[in-house]
Amino acid sequence: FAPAFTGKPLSTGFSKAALSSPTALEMKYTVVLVRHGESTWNDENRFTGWYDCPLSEAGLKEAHEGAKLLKSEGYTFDVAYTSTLQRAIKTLWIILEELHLMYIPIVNTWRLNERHYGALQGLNKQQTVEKHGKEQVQIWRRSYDIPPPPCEESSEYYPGNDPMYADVPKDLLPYTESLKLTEDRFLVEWNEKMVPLIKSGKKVIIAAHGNTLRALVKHLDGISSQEITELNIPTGVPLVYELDENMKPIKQGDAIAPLTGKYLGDLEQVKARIGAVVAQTK
Ligand SMILES: O=C(O)[C@@H](CO)OP(=O)(O)O
Repeated sequence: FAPAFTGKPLSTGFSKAALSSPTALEMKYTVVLVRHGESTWNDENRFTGWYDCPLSEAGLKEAHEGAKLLKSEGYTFDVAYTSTLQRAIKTLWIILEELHLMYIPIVNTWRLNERHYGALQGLNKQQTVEKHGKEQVQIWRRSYDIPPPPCEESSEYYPGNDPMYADVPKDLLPYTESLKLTEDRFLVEWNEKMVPLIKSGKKVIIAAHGNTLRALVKHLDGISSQEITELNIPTGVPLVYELDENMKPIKQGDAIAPLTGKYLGDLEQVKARIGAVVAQTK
């Protein structure tokens, strides 16, 4: 594996003793987040959650574009993290292939899965607006701690009925999730596994989902429960965070507030993709 960290002296001319003091080094870790490209259910405008649909044709293209951006800017990784869902896994595979990194370890964990959308999974988002009203659907989609109605235990959408989750203790498997519940289960992986890995110097890429990445940036950037309701993550665009030794983000020049990480590529196109996520319910 590559050297332990990308820390560099603040300036030249430190004595050996000064260099060994923690304040003499500016530790900096790069972590890249990417939401999967458009999925077939994004395309059909259906609540997806833990449903395991593939990337759409447009989503495959987005993943390749994101991969090319990472390549052209010289990014490389030691370890990849993704969910158990093929839209995120495929996006990651496309990136790793483009970067000639198909040999690096990939960790697949349900803790990075999309937020479980409960009884809404499979429903068309716009038809749900027509039935329940825009305000109610906005609460289900973007409120911080109000989960959508739960799915039934007999439902095909209950993860306990899916062999993919046979090894996960049943009491951890959701019937529905708010963003807060998603954040809670994501942060277990982040704090216990990913942070030590990053601090050990491994360069990590995370290919995940709209709401798990909202949960992560909320945590990293200290975004309030109110402000996070307005934040949307575009599909297929790499989002680069530089973290200090305390895992606090260092604000990037091109960051779109309230994020401090920067999206790669054309910012107008990024904003258009964010707008497309918002426009799924009118
Ligand atoms: O349907 C979903 O699972 C998510 C992500 O596609 O949608 P939303 O942006 O409405 O939370």
